[in-house]
Parts: sequence; structure tokens; C-alpha cells
Amino acid sequence: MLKIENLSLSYDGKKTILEGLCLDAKEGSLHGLVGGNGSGKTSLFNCLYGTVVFQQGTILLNGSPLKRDAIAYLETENFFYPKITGKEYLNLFAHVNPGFDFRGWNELFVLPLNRLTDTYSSGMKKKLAFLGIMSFDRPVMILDEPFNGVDMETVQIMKVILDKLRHAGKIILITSHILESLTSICDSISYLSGKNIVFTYNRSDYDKIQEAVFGLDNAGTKARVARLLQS
Ligand SMILES: Nc1ncnc2c1ncn2[C@@H]1O[C@H](COP(=O)(O)OP(=O)(O)OP(=O)(O)O)[C@@H](O)[C@H]1O
Repeated sequence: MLKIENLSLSYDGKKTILEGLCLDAKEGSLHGLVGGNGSGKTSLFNCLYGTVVFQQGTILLNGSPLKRDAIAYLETENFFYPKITGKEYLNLFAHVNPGFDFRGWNELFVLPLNRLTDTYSSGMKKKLAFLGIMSFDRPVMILDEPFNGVDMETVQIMKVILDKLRHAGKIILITSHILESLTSICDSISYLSGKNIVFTYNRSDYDKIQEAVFGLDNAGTKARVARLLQS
């Protein structure tokens, strides 16, 4: 069980980004995280990964403090040394998991592994980074907007992979701005707003998310847009 309790974060000691945030995720579950730009999703992941120092709270995996080597983290933006080929990049991971069959996996992702990474498109870079972190085979996966820039076919392949990993017992946290990309695979989805999780819905209640996030605002937005278009 991954247990986040009472987590608070401020980068500068003045503006609070997260305040008293709690979240539980059990083995073999896929948990989605949505929220507006700047609501703190990436900050939360960086707290988990230990690259950001939070002021208050605990993050436990099976009762012990979560350590970085228990996490495979796919960041929103993926950077590579430009003069390295995809194959050379993946070879860097070989010492972590020598048995990982990059060639076999790449039959699904169809990356030009002999080309330099600076000739890759953004979607290709995302796929390469995804392959790299998958080889880690760690109990917790945190995936920050993994479907961004990735073609539709690969999104489906990634979803099949994530579903299998969930059934293999991984704890997977995943963010996206496209709600539909999460409802099809997640066991539960939380909405982050105003420094904390405002609600968490399980699969049977996903139809309520749209209304909970946009319901009240939507009529006002439509009227405002109509006024602006007329002016
Ligand atoms: N290193 C940093 N130093 C100071 N402030 C930061 C830092 N990283 C993020 N922030 C601020 O923290 C807040 C939350 O940012 P964060 O990137 O976590 O949001 P997000 O929910 O991931 O946003 P998006 O959906 O746009 O990716 C924002 O106000 C942002 O400006």
C-alpha cells in the first residue's frame, strides 16, 4: 500500500502548493490524477520521487518511507543527450535489468533505435522514455501525462501494458488532461484543486466527474463566450 498522509508543500515558504493532501493506493491498482494547470500534480510526483522537499507529511510504501529506487518515474518532458542513439540510451538501463527484452518491446513501439535521439519527434521521445522506465520493474510507477504527443495506436498499446502491470501488482499513478484517457483504465480518479484532492471517484461513478469539475461553471462559460464573440 502506498500511503500519502497530510502532505504539504511550499517551494518558497510563502505560496502553498499542496496542503494536507492524503492519498492511498494499493498494490495492483491504477489511480488517475486530474487537475488544472498549476494545480500541483507534477509537484506531488516530485515529492514522491524525492526531488522536491516537502515541509509536512509522510509518504509510506508498505509502512516504510517510500524510496526513490522503488519508483519508475515517467516525467512530462523527456530529455536525452542529443548525440546518443535510442539503442545506446536503452543500453544504459541494461545493468538495472539485463533480462529486459528491449528489441522485443520495440516491435510494439517501432522506434528507429539506430537514429540519434535529437532526430526523434516528441512522441518518439515519450515512447523511448516509457520503454526505459518500464525496464526498471519497480513496485511504484508514476506517469506524468504519458499519452501526450503519442499516436492513438501507441496509446492503446500503452494502456494494454499498464493494465498488465496493474494485474502484476504494480501501484500506478497517472496524470492526464484528457479525462477519457483515464476513465478507460483507472480504478479510481482524483481531482486536485486548491492545494488538495477535492474528490476521488471509483469506476462506477466516473459519469459524475465531468459534472463535478465543469458542471457549475459550464453554463457561465458558454454565456461569457457568446458575449465575447458578439462584442
Ligand atoms: N521548481 C519550482 N519552483 C517554484 N514553483 C514551482 C516549481 N515547480 C512548480 N512550481 C509551481 O507549483 C505550482 C504547481 O505546479 P505543477 O507543475 O506541480 O502543476 P501541474 O498540476 O503539474 O500543472 P500542469 O497541469 O500545467 O502540468 C505552480 O504554481 C507552479 O508554478
